Amino acid sequence: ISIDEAWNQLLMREKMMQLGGQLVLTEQEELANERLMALKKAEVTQAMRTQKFPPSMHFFRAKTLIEKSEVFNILKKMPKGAALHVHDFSILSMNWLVKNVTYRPHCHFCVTPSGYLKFKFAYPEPPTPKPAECSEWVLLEKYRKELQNVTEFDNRLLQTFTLMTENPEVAYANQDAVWSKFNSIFFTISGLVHYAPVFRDYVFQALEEFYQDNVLYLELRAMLFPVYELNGTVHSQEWSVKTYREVACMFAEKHPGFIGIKIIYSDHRVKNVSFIMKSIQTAMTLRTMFPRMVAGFDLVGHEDTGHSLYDYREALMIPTLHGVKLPYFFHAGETDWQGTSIDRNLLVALILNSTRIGHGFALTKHPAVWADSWKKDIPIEVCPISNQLLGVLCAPASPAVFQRAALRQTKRETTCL
Ligand SMILES: O=c1[nH]cnc2c1ncn2[C@@H]1O[C@H](CO)[C@@H](O)[C@H]1O
Repeated sequence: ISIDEAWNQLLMREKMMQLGGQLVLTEQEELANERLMALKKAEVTQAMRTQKFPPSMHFFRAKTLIEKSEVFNILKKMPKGAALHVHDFSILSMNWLVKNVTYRPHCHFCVTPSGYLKFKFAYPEPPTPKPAECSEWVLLEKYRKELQNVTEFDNRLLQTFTLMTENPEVAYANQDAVWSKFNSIFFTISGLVHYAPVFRDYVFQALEEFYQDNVLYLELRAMLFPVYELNGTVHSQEWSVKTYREVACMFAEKHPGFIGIKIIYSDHRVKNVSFIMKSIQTAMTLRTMFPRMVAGFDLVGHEDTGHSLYDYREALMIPTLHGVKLPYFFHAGETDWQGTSIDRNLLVALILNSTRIGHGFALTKHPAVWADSWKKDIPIEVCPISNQLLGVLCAPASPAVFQRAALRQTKRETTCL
């Protein structure tokens, strides 16, 4: 055959292999596609001229460009279905915490010896812990009244609540640095989010923000930390699951098309095996009590510095030994290291039939795991922006991500928001 024919054949084969390549569009869809592609081509041409292509930039620099993009604004309105990789404390805009939550009455803060902020709502007694673990508690309402520039204070609060910074490469020189700030955010906002009245509103507001992006179903990795009342009473984990359910039901009544939420009960991978054994028991109990709400179990936190799934094998085998079904949704392979025990988390995730795999960044280094997870139809929750911000990869548009996306063309694919 001629070069031209061979060229066309190869091109056609690759087009068929693209995501959606084998989809047959209706006439109207074809029209919509033409419009969208024209906009996309214009944006790519512009990027070639300016040499500013958002997918290959750091997300903090790309964000404003993305928000201006016409393609993005169309994508925002399109139906997304589900958000299947989201974490309990980071599901809404932090600005809402600053402008709404920290302005509620009886909000106190203190500063820990390492300089982290801690919040607690309390009345009539002042909050615990006592000053040994933190500075004296300060009533935020009173503190704001004495400030000259409240806006500046609120802006600083917002900075404390997010990773956003002008020079991420300088602020976060390595993965440990960014994880340290990341964890400090969860520590700081924990006392805000887990105050019972806020907790309800927080979940509702999060669903609202997702709904605005046309996300109709969520599965949340949730650690189910104790939710507290103003007088210091603390609620159980069952209470939290019930509250998630109640809020989701209330939300569904007011929002046509909304499908609901499920919880993936999660514990932290810094804990030792005996603790994880207890969490597995808790997960089994919760799933029995709330079969439609609790989807399964996962381990969260910085994979590289935590225990490997192999370390936890004894705990993770408990459900099978008891003949109980506990689906796993493991974060696995969220690492750029190769050949470490952590990089091998993917092997355990596969062997234990993880329902999905979170991140799976290291999959390119494990062709056998890749092939078998394909055969077992295990979807990968691909999280390019998270991977960039947490330092696993430099730019989402790097070849590794394209390669992963291309090779999984026909597979059910989930993306992280
Ligand atoms: O991308 C991630 N990988 C692993 N753990 C994460 C990620 N994002 C958040 N968390 C973890 O989830 C908990 C809150 O539910 C936090 O402990 C945080 O470390």
